[in-house]
Amino acid sequence: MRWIWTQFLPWSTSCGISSNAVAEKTLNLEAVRERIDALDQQIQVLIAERAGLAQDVRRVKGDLAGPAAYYRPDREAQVLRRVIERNDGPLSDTVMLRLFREIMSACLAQQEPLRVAYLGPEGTFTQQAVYRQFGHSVNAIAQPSIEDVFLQVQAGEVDFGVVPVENSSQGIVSHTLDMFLHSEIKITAEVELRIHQHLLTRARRLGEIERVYAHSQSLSQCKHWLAAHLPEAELIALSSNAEAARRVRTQPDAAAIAGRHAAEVYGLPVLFGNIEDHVDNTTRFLVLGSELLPASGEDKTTLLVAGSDGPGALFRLLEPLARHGVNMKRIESRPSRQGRWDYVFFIDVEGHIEEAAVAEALAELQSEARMVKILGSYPRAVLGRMPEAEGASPSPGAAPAA
Ligand SMILES: O=C(O)C(=O)C[C@]1(C(=O)O)C=C[C@@H](O)C=C1
Repeated sequence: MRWIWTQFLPWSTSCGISSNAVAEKTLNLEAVRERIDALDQQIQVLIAERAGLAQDVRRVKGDLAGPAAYYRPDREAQVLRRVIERNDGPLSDTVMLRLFREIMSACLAQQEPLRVAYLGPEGTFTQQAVYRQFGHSVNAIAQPSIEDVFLQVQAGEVDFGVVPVENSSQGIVSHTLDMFLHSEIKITAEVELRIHQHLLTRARRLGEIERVYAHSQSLSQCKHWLAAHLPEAELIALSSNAEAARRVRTQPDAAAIAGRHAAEVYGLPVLFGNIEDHVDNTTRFLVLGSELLPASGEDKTTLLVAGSDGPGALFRLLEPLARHGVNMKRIESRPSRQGRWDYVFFIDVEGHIEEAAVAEALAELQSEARMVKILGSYPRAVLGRMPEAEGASPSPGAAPAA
């Protein structure tokens, strides 16, 4: 705390603080900075040593099939969980995780830089989810649709894909679930992102805004805020928030609703921050790959199940889960597209298929069901569970943010 004084030197001098005291404060500042320099040097040496070890890992793994074989979300989840366990402040868990996330990302990139397809265009929340999961040392490639992300992964054009799967206030993204019906794609990780919507505009005050562009989901996530603050503005739905931000660059009487990342990508000021109606508005994304991965210790399994027809059919499917103490987290039914009124179920359970209880319940489920597909056994989101995952943002409806 003492060194802060030196920032007010003119004041302290005019208040009669002796020149010795001032010298001591200056000395202290220098001493602290020397200590920081010494630590920075050590940190740099340690990071370089860590990067060297990651190269050793690469040598041990040998010439595997492709870059995807070098990315291990199970191991990364373990590393990040330990970071949280060890953290005693003063930096928050979120900040600490971000730093380690980027160190691992850089270590992995020197093994093989990953190519990750995501639902674009540039500036979407999905792109933000890519960086949340992989850090910034990846090659993130925007795709025009969810289907294109699946196709790129399936064709081996990219190593992984990232698509949204559900939002806490809007429900599931059915298009993503339906894509699993006819593909061999596996889920290799999940990412949770707290969605903060911002009003981006070149206008200096609300009264100058005549139109608001956004994806229809974002318009509805901010419905009450818009009704209260921009009741006269025309609301125009576009294919994405990023497209909305792109348009607003040249329209000073218009605003876009989008994330902070879009504001940075399109160079737009944030007039109001956090304008979403629900404070815990969260979207879950899936990382798509081509393989099932080993357990990380805190995992989730997603199954695609088709049952038989008749009374008690769904009960018979779920009963083995209950009997083996496997916790079901979610069940979603979707048309099977193989007959009228025929349905399949997407089921999320806690645990990994390597765990005995899950494996036994699955074996029984397989004998009961018409079809069981294991879509993935993957680590539960680590970063997304942090409450202030987006960093310091102004509170809903607060004064202009930028
Ligand atoms: O442990 C591994 O398998 C590594 O490749 C090392 C490492 C890391 O930097 O810790 C890097 C990339 C993987 O995704 C997981 C971990």
